[in-house]
Amino acid sequence: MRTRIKICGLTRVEDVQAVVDAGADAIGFVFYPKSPRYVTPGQAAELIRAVPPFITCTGLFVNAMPEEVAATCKVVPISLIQLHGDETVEQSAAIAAAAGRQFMRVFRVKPDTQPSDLLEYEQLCRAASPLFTSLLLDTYVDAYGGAGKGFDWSLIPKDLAPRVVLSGGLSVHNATDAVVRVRPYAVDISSGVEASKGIKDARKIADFIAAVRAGDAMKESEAHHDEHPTKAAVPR
Ligand SMILES: O=C(O)c1ccccc1NCC(=O)[C@H](O)[C@H](O)COP(=O)(O)O
Repeated sequence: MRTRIKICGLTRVEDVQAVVDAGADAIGFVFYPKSPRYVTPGQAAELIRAVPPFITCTGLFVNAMPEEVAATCKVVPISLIQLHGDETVEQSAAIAAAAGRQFMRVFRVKPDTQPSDLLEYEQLCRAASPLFTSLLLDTYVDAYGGAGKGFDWSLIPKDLAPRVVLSGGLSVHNATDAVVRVRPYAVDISSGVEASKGIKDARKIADFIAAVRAGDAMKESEAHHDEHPTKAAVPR
C-alpha cells in the first residue's frame, strides 16, 4: 500500500503548484492566526483554485469554535478538517458535525505517552463520531504544531500504524526510515520542506516525496521476499 503524503502550511500558489507537481496526496491550510503559516479563508479559497481534482484539501484549526470552522468551510472548499488544539473528543465531534466535514483528530505525543493511550484515544474518537477518519500523531509542542520536532515512533502500536498519519519533525533524512519502521497510512510534513516558515522549497518537497517512495519500494521488496523466500542452498 502506497504511503499517502500530506504537505501542510501552504501560503503561496507556487508552493501549491510544487506540491501538486511532486505528487502529494493532500495539502493543508493553517487557519490558526498565531501560526507563521496562517492563511485567511479568503486566501485559502484563492489558493485552492490551483488544486486539481483528487487531491485532499485539509483545513487545520486550533481551539476554534464550531461556528468559526463551519463558516470557514462555507468559504473554502476543504474536504477534511484537522483539529490540532486542546479540543476534547466531544468538542471535536461537535465541530465536525457543525462543519459537516470528516476530521482528523491530532494526538500530540508527550514523553510519557504510552502505546495504550493511542489505542484508547482512537477508540474514543471512533465511538464519538462517524465523521472521524484518523489520528494524526504529532509531537507535543507549545506552538501546537509545525515545530519540526519528532517523537519516539516505537510507541506507535503496530496494529494502529496502518490507520495513522505520522507527523512531527519529518524530513528527507528520516522519511524512508519512518515508512519502513512505522508503516503509517500517511505522513505529514511542514518544516522539513521549507526554505523559511510558510515558504516551501520545491526541491525539498520533491526529495521528501522521493524518500517516502523509496520506503514504499523497500516495503514492497520485503513483502515479496516474505512471499517468495529464496530457497536455502541444499547441502550436497
Ligand atoms: O504548521 C503550523 O504552523 C501549525 C501551527 C499550529 C498547529 C499546527 C500546525 N501545523 C500542523 C501540521 O499538520 C504540521 O504539518 C505538523 O505539526 C508537523 O509539522 P513539522 O514538524 O514542522 O513537519
